[in-house]
Amino acid sequence: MSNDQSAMNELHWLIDMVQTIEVGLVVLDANYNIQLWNGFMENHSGVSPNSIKGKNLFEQFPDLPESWLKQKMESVFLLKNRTFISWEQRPYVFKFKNYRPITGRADAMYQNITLLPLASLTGKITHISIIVYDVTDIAINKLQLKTANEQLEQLSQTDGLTQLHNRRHWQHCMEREFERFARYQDSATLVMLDIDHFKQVNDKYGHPAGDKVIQNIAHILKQSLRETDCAGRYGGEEFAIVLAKTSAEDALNFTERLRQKIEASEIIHDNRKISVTVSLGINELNDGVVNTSNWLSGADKALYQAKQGGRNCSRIYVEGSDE
Ligand SMILES: Nc1nc2c(ncn2[C@@H]2O[C@H](COP(=O)(O)OP(=O)(O)OP(=O)(O)O)[C@@H](O)[C@H]2O)c(=O)[nH]1
Repeated sequence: MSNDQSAMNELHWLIDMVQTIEVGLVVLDANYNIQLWNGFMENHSGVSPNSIKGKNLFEQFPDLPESWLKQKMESVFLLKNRTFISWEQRPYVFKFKNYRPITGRADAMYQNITLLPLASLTGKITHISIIVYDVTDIAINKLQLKTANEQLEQLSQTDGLTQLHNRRHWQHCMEREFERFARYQDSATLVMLDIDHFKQVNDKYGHPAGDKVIQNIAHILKQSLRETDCAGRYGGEEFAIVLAKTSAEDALNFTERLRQKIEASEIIHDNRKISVTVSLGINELNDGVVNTSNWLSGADKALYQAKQGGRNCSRIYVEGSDE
């Protein structure tokens, strides 16, 4: 076989491969007119190479992000460097349907795109190649993993019975609020809430009834909070709340409204009505509060005073009052 024949063979094979490869290949001239459109592009767009050759890419595909894509291509021409567009940056450039059976949940094919400068024989960049990779499987796996991780993170921060923050995550919120106070002197108040004589509820109506009471209080609490407040289940029948940008007096208004709402509510268990009351301790951050345990213990002491004061009431912690 002569050298010419061998070269012709190679070229023929290459053209065959370009047509059948599972990657989209497009060549454009400097005016964005299509010079090459391979089998992958034909299969996914439904447009044949013969019918599209010489036509302007953006006229043929008006849905393309024209100005954004042109900007990318112009910099490829100018800098003579390839550019990569990831599906994470833009899920797709060509809106092709996703036909993959495993990843049937995605409507459109996710794509990674490479824009490649093509030089003529004189070395001048006259054309650009768009290489389209179908990365739907990878993208869907990654997105599913991300969703699963987010759900796991949410679960790890949530109390199962009440769907409030669990103690660990609530403490994290409290620490963040404490740091905000240390840095910006943003006021914040901590509230501890404890159900009164809860042991008697369990003893009289049973543990499942006690659980319902806890859930009912969590429900009322959630409805009473502002976006910036953070409530958690601190222990069995104890709840803790950080009220952001709130003074002790404003917190007292909040706890009294909450207390009255809880007192007025009732749950039905085994055809029996159950209602409970709660006691609340309040402690506002001030310069005398040196750390979060200090902050917490002040609220705990106020809660103890509320219990001592006859329960079903709120008390504000006053420094020195426990000495
Ligand atoms: N049903 C139910 N009970 C719980 C849960 N966690 C803790 N408890 C119960 O809550 C009760 C708390 O009782 P105590 O700490 O003695 O206090 P109390 O009866 O609420 O009385 P005061 O706080 O003094 O008003 C105990 O009987 C615990 O078993 C829970 O998740 N579900």
